[in-house]
Amino acid sequence: MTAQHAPRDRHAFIAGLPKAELHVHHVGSASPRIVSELAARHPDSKVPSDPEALAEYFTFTDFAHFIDVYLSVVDLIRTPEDVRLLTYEVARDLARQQVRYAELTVTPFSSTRRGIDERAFMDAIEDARKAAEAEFGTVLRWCFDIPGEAGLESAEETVRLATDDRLRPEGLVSFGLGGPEIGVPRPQFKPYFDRALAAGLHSVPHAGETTGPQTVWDALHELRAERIGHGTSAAQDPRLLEYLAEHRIALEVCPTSNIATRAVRTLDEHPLKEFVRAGLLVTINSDDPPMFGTDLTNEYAVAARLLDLDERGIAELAKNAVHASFLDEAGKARIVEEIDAYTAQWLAAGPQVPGPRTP
Ligand SMILES: O=C(O)c1cccc(C(=O)CC[C@H]2O[C@@H](n3cnc4c(=O)[nH]cnc43)[C@H](O)[C@@H]2O)c1
Ligand SMILES: [Zn+2]
Repeated sequence: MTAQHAPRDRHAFIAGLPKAELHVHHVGSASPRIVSELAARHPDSKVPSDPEALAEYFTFTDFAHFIDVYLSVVDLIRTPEDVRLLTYEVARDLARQQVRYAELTVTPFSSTRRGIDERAFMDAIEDARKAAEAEFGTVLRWCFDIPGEAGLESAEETVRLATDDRLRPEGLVSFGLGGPEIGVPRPQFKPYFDRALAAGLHSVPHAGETTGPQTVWDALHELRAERIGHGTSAAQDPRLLEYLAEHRIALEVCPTSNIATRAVRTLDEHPLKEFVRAGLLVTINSDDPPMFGTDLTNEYAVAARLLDLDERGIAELAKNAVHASFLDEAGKARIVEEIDAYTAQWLAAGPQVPGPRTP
């Protein structure tokens, strides 16, 4: 598949394309405006409120540095109203990019341990989810993730919040594992994933982002992963690639994130093309977009360049995310239809139509 239009047209095509986002973090999606507002509200924080200083603050030396900075932003979210505002604004940013459906990774442990009441936390995210769906038409679902480096206490708390019928939010669909991988072996989280899966949640741990393919194998065998967050190092193991392709385990690829955290040296060295060549179900995602100076539209543009895709190829990539999502079949069919109609109209009429919906 070769690109027919100039990159600018391709960008416009992607901007208006209906999309699904499967790997994006709640706090990591806080826009510079929200971060600045919260930083100004809490001057004891080391997070700068000036946008230029903030851009500099969001330049990372390595993955550990990224997590330090990430946690300093987590520290700014102190009340249920902060949680609601953040969630609603994240949904608005997604809707502006024509994201019809997103699974947002939320780390409730980080908020409850900082003193936010658990009931109020759940109400805040659910309230924002419902408002976003009604006002923007963007459907949000939650993935609750264990911040692995915080230890088994965080795993216990996360699975409790995810499976207690009095607390578990209606929008919760999956259970994840995030944070650093080095020194945080995946198998220790098996009992917590077993409980989450028994309660009907899907398994979507991060694996192979900063460690080798064995971490991906562990996620598959011990945590019964149905999709893998990143999975970058799977490219080093041909048997693993075969397994992922055969079992249709989707990878949630986040190219710019991998460069920003220095997990991969350059975009041209990113294994995305090898994944596609190996027949994997590849999805494109933004991870922590403002922190990495990106958004989902840009991630698709990066992927289109790396894979040399035309509009039809880009639309196929967008459909991969819908197929790999935990949306019901009718919901999937609706978005796929929208993608097909948009693409057909674009190809028939050229880049001037249709106009994207902007909230
Ligand atoms: O909240 C705490 O107090 C706490 C204490 C110790 C460790 C942690 C974490 O490790 C939090 C990590 C946090 O990072 C999120 N995240 C965002 N982007 C990524 C990514 O690309 N790869 C892995 N994790 C990521 C994740 O959701 C964790 O919650 C917290
Ligand atoms: Zn992530």
